[in-house]
This record gives sequence, C-alpha cells and structure tokens, in this order.
Amino acid sequence: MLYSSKTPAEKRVALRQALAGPGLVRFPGAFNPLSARLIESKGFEGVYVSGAVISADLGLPDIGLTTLTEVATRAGQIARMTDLPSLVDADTGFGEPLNAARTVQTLEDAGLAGMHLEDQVNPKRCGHLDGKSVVDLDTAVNRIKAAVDARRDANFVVMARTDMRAVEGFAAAVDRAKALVDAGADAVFPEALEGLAEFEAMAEALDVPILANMTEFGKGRLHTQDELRDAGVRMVIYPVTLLRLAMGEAERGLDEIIASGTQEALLDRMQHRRDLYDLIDYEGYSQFDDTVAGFTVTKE
Ligand SMILES: C[C@](O)(C(=O)O)[C@H](CC(=O)O)C(=O)O
Ligand SMILES: [Mg+2]
Repeated sequence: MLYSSKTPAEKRVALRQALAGPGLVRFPGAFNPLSARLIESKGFEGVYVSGAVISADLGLPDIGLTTLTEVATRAGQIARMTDLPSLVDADTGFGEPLNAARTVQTLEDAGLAGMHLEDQVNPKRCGHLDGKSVVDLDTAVNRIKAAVDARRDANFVVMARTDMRAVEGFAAAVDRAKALVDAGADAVFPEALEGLAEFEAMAEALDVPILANMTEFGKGRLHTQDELRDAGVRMVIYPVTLLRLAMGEAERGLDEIIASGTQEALLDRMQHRRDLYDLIDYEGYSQFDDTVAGFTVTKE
C-alpha cells in the first residue's frame, strides 16, 4: 500500500547484485509510476526511467529541454512505486561536471538505484538522431569523476554512456568506454552499436557490465535476450516500448470511437477495472479503512 516496501538503499544493493550476476537483467521503461508496478508484477528485474519518455510525455523532443528537477521528480515518483531498482537516464548530467555532481545527489535523494551519464555535448540529442557530437575526453572523464565523487551511497550505480560509436566509430567507442571505467564508472552503456559482434567485443574489452539499448525504430537491430546474453551483455533496456504500445492503442481506440460511436468493441483490449485495482492495491487500502476505500467491482 502507498509505497514500495523497500528502501532506496536496499534497491541499490539489488541493482549491484543484478549487475554482478551471470545472467541478463531486463529493465523495461516505465512511462508512469503505475506502469512500474506492472513491470514488477510481470517479474522483470528492474525499471528504466527514460529521458526520451519523460520528454515525449511532456510533448517535447528529446533534445535536452527537460530540467534536473523535472527528471528527478518523475523518476522519484516512479521509483517509489516499485520494489524493483530503478535506473534513470540523467542525460549529460544537466550541464558540466559540477552539475553532474548535483545531479547524482538529487537522484539519490529521489530514491533511484542508479543513473547513466553520457558524453554528448550540451544540449544532448536522442542517441538515434543524426548529427550528434561528443565532448572531449577530459570533459567526459570529469563528468563521471564528479558524479562518482559526489555520491553518498557507494551502492548508487553511476553508469557511463558513450555516444562515440556514431561519431568516431567502434574503436574510438571502446577507447572512450575504457577511459570512463578508469574514471570510476560502474557500468557502461555503449549507445548505437551496430550488431552483436560489437556488443561482444565491447563486453570483452571492459571489466564492468554493459547495457544494451533495445529501442525500436532506431539505428540498431532488435536482438533477443538469448543473443544479448551470449554476447556478454548484462542489462537490457526497452526504454520507450511501453509508451509506444500505449500510444498506439490510444490512437487506435480514438479511431474506433470515431468510427463506431462507442468504445464497446475495445473492452477486451483494455485493462479491466479489476486488474487496475489489483495493481494499485485497492484491497490493501480497503483493509486499512473500508469506510474510505471499500469497493466492489460490479461489471465483469
Ligand atoms: C535510451 C534513451 O536515451 C532514452 O532516453 O530512453 C533513448 C531512447 C530512444 O530515443 O529511443 C536513446 O537515446 O536511445
Ligand atoms: Mg535518453
């Protein structure tokens, strides 16, 4: 009821353990706090909070328009609703190294288990857009160092994302990733790799876990979990998948209401009131005080 039953500290330990394990952990992107509960109920290992989703949710393009306050608020609302660890997209840290330091502390306070920080120039762009550029090595390293030094919970995961692959090629991306690990990154998110062989070579080159971004309609293929695991990938994110599914259904539903004048034909595709109530745990509130939250679901 109300909140997750685990503390942020416990969730950070869980994220560390997940990253250390031999398997592949799966972090779908929650587009709101409620969908984080759905992800948990299905047995996933964690929740991803996507910058692209937070921007899109506000009707904005993913080009560095959102602020630290907006991201920390939304990520905190999501993290608090699940017992799973949540990893948030901290973009470039919202500025330069000093901002990255403030970002890590703000996200710790918001209850996140970890974040990733990328080496794009400000303002950043979605990793699958053309015309990206990356900062020089010193700036990239200093961003990571600042974040690592500023965290107060040693278990808070600071993951380095590098967008170098699309800018200077694979070899440069490996060099950049190694430097970010030397700077203290706990894990690496190599953005926009091309093909499984590159994931395999990247995992091989680094002593820390790597993440694969299985985003749709982007630059890379959608690899299966078996393929990613065999390539040595430790974590996979599906950052925008649930938002795209929900928006696709919303659009088709609106079309149906226009076409037939009723939503009757859509009922089977909707989450039933009963399932929604289960996810929110109405029952728990009702047991706490049935004068406030008592309910019966009448229609089957
Ligand atoms: C992972 C990502 O950074 C995100 O914000 O979710 C995006 C996802 C997307 O735009 O599809 C990315 O840059 O890949
Ligand atoms: Mg992003």
